Amino acid sequence: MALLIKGGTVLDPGRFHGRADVLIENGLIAAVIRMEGQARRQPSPASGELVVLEATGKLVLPGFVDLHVHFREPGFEYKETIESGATAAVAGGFTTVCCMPNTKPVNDSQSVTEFILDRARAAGMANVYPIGAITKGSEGVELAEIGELRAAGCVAISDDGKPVTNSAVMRRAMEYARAFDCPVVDHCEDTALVDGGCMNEGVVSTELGLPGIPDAAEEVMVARNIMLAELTGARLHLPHVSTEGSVRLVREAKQRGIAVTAEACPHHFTLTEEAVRGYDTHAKMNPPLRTWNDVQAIKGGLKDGTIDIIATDHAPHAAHEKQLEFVDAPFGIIGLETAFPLTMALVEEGVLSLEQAIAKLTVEPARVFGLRKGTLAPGADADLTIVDPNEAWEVDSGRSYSKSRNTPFAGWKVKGRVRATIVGGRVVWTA
Ligand SMILES: NC(=O)N[C@@H](CC(=O)O)C(=O)O
Ligand SMILES: [Zn+2]
Ligand SMILES: [Zn+2]
Repeated sequence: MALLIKGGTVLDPGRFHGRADVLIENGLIAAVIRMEGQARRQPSPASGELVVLEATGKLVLPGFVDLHVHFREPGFEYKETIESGATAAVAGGFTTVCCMPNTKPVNDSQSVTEFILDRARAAGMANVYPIGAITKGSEGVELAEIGELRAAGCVAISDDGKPVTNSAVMRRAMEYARAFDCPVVDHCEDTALVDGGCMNEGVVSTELGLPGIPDAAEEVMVARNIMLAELTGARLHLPHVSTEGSVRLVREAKQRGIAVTAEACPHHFTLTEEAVRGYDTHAKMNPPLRTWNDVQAIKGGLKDGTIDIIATDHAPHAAHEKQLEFVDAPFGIIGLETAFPLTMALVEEGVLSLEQAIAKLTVEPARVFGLRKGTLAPGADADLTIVDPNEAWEVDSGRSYSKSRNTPFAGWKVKGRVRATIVGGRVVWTA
């Protein structure tokens, strides 16, 4: 069977932007047929029927790639399963997601990696690529079998949720990872400096009487990891960058030619610590929401390329967990279904061009982890997202495809709606 996506505006960052039809055959991109004023030849598929998907007035994009999600299976299926997470992903336009290993058991073995891949295949929604643990049980002591994890299908290593506190352990992890050309993702947090903090440390935390987390808790570890990347030559990826100082450190490291990449999450460029007033636990995540100044610095980092990509850090938690006191509630919010419109707000504001914004959701994350995704080049997997960039809608957390509802954006009026998501040539989601 062949699929023709007809009449849309195709934006394949760095390759093509204009009116075109996209022909898909056998799960692959067969051709992007440009409309250059004249009548187009009607594509005739090699064999079988041709299904036409009308996309006039829509943007046809490579499927979004999220390098940072938490699906809670195995172990915490009441928060999210691989199936519910992969469904929320395609509803948000993500055709590929990389899931962090902080499950129970931790993904520090070939068997957990294979389990995740099996579950993802059975769900048949987004492509789900596991991230393996850096240390056994993510306990920060003994290295996991990095080569085995890589061979089983892990696309990176991380102990996300926890930092690798011991610098010598991190150095050895980076040395191993380099041998396998495997990206290393470290959750940058000096736990001694965090010391029970639950929001950004500053005027607001003082006013609310909540223990704070200083910027330095993140920046000390960002700096250490950059130094270790320089020492070892490993590929370092910094997740959920939240402070002005972190952006500055990454910018300097890149200028010096160190192999570092960075990501920002929509909540960190959309909200400030002010969202914590009212003690709403949906504004509690790690790293915490920071100040207006930090938000400006993250936007500046996205604009000048210091921050390579946008990732959600989709971190589902059940309602009964988020209903605890602010200090006791778990860190984390869901993000897959709101990332696209929140990114489009940066375009509306003039921070990013449309092409830059889409690149940070597609070709750039694919490059960071070396995935053969994020492009509409002929022969690529037919993973696409069709959006209406101008459609306004209201976020209704009750209608989320995630099992959890922990979003600070419920009730927000946003612009930019995912209309269809195609994975491997199959239309897996339409609105
Ligand atoms: N971001 C969060 O606030 N929470 C994440 C862990 C993490 O990303 O560090 C989680 O697993 O819940
Ligand atoms: Zn983290
Ligand atoms: Zn995370």
